[in-house]
Amino acid sequence: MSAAPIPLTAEPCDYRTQCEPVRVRFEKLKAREVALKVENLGKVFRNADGGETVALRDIDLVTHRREFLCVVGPSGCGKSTFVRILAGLETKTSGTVSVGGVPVSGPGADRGMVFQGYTLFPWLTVKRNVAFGLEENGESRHVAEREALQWLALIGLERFADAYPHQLSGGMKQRVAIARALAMRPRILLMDEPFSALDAQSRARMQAYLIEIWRKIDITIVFITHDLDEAVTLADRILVLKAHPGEVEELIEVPVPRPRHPGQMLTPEFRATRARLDALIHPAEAEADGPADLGSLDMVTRMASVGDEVE
Ligand SMILES: Nc1ncnc2c1ncn2[C@@H]1O[C@H](COP(=O)(O)OP(=O)(O)OP(=O)(O)O)[C@@H](O)[C@H]1O
Repeated sequence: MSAAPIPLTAEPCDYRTQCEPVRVRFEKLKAREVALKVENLGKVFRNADGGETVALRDIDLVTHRREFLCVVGPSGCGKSTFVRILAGLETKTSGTVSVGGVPVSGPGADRGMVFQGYTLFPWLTVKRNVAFGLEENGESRHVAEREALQWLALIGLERFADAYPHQLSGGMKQRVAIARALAMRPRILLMDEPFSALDAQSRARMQAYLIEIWRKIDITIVFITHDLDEAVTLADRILVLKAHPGEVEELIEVPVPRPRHPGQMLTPEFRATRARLDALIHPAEAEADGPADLGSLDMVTRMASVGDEVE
């Protein structure tokens, strides 16, 4: 893919300024049907000492079909609790969550989940791992394996269909985990820091793979990450949470055009968005170092480690 020229400008840029193609993309995105609706969501944990932790308070959010939403925030702001409630793995204390208009009351096939840790069955081949859920859902072994092979082709791992998880790299295991989740044809893919155990190079490759997959299929993605560059690279919008209690700080529309490529990390709109995230999440550091300096330091590290195949 040919990368657009990198405008090296020192001009200040407001992260809320959108060029025409980006503005039009958001207009279309918001006109699409609602995939996920969260209203007044709250979660209070009762602690062993009798006290309470308000993990989430009054979270309101609407995401649209085929939107890529990233969720960021300081440690303890409730990111994992939020995604676990969306998955139906955690109960909520108040509010409502609905997917495609249907209230969420537990785990369901309309939501797929990919976690940070490698969750493949080690005793099953790659193909059997992907086919597993389909067979559990009543498909014959033949049909399940045929579908599994199609998903493996989508993620470029059909050659490894008969390999076992221990024969794969960390990035490949996560690609299989994504294929396994997608095989169940969810409306929403929930991803809780799926790439954080990977080295920088594998992580950049995985980001590119994920964008490629997302472009090919009709899926809404909610992606939790600690990595602010990752959020700007992937997201249409970024939900920024603040901690104690976990509340919405800001919902940012990423002004970086698509298709995305690593060269965009040097563009004013990328840097302005990154600087805004730094200011919201690490206010003390951003003030001391200056947002632009922080951004460029990170960029140099990233640009040195991404491969040619990255979008
Ligand atoms: N099972 C639990 N019992 C009591 N408190 C909990 C429980 N799970 C989470 N918490 C608390 O709820 C708050 C939010 O936790 P959560 O793990 O969702 O945050 P997070 O943003 O994902 O954190 P991190 O970025 O460190 O992974 C924290 O204060 C945490 O200590």
